[in-house]
Amino acid sequence: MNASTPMSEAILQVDHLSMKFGGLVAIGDLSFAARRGEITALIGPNGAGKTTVFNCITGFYKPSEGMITLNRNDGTSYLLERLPNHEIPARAKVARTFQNIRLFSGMTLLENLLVAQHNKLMKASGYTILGLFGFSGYRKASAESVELAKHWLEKADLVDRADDPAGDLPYGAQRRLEIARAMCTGPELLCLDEPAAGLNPKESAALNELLIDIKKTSGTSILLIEHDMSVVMQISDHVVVLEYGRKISDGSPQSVRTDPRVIAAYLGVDDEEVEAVLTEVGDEDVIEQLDTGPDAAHGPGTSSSYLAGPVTDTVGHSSGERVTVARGASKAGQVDARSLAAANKATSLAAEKSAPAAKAKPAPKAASKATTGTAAKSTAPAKPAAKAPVAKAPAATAGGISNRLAAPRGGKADNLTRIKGIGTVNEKKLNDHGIFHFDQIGAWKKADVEAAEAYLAFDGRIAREEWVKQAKLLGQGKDTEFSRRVDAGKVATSHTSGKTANAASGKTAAAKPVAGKRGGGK
Ligand SMILES: Nc1ncnc2c1ncn2[C@@H]1O[C@H](COP(=O)(O)OP(=O)(O)OP(=O)(O)O)[C@@H](O)[C@H]1O
Repeated sequence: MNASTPMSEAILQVDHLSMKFGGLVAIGDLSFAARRGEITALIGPNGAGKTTVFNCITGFYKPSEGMITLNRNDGTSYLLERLPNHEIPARAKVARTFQNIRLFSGMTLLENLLVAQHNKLMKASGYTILGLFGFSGYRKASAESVELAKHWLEKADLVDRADDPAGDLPYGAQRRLEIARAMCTGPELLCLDEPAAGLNPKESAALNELLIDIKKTSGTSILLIEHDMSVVMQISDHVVVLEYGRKISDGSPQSVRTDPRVIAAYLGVDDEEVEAVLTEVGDEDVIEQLDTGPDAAHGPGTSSSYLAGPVTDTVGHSSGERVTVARGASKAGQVDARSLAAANKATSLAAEKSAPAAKAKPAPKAASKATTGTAAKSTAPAKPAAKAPVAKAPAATAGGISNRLAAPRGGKADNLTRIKGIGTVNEKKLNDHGIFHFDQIGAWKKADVEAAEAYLAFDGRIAREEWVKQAKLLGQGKDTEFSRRVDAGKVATSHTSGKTANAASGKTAAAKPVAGKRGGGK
């Protein structure tokens, strides 16, 4: 049990949860708490394990290991992993919605909300026909159900459409109806799986309003999976971040959004996404930090994620089995590794100087302050001290790329952001080091890839994202699915975004086929 959150405060306590599918560890030793009366967001890149956590909480999956405790408002507690899944809503008072909308589209809105109260009505009927028609208890329960349905239709701003078929509603309204339906079951914990997916900004704002209203007026706590950062940042009290099924950060929205592990892992899925999200949250400091590498003061020790243990390239289980993910796949792990390298370097520099060295810090706080219990501290880094040693080191090795050019051929560089994985920041870095054309990247050998990765501080990423393969195709004048999106102006942070003309895309129609053999990409 997580000692930092007293039982009474936590409506949900997840302890050492693991879920394996064959050899795949979807969740590895995950612990976190959702506090009563709060909105807790569970975020992370695709495949991080968020929905699997929901499926364990709501009984769809029985976890391989771990404990999930639901502490009801009346003081009773349930171990959800032990309850049959149909008892979880009724006894533990947990309701959920799904990524895909699951309404009865032919039924009216009101009917959808009444169906949700079916159990209560059947109980009031005494499970007999006679009961349905004769018992005053049933009539009372039935009237109450209609009242409750109306109440939630009003809250969801849908009461005017109570008699319309649910399938006729616009998408955003259907999402709110699902939430209203879940609320009609009287949950104490409401689990929402990507409620903002596919919503336009107006619908998203209406959703935010509904969720804040639920939090303030109903006594229901909310656990939310969400990719829409504007929703997460605006309404969450607490954010838990997963990467490869491991917790990498846990704290306030503010602390999590400035945690380099999160930036690297979640926001940093692709450069273009990093920039888009950081621009969205308007944090120029963080953008700058991303360009120069992580800040040692933001290391894992200053985040409560450290409580979960470091993210490694393997996930261990009590059976002794360890499942390996691709080396360097954990971007949060890369941040840790770089922080550690920076710490070591700082330590050895300090030792070399051997002077009293008032300025040489022995090691970043990360190494010693492991259990702060809150990531909020990481929002006030000692920037100047932290940045210097961290990111600059790899830059020197960019010279190892064999086919650099002094200038783009014909004075015009290709649009390298048409390669998935290269955003404008990295395109500039590549240009700065003499890489301007697809065929240059397409001809990279293993050593070139390694040199480029060292320079860009991308451990294994170039191979994983198959830059060489993509570059070869693009160099031959062919398209990739991603380059088509760039050309259509659909990739927010490509410098062609918003333009639709191929002319703006830097396509090299006349590019010669690449002569070299396959490069370093695996
Ligand atoms: N029933 C299953 N059988 C096998 N593998 C599964 C199953 N459910 C999930 N997984 C795997 O577990 C990992 C975590 O998946 P999960 O759906 O929980 O991630 P997620 O964070 O919710 O992703 P997304 O944001 O894309 O919905 C993935 O690698 C997924 O392929």
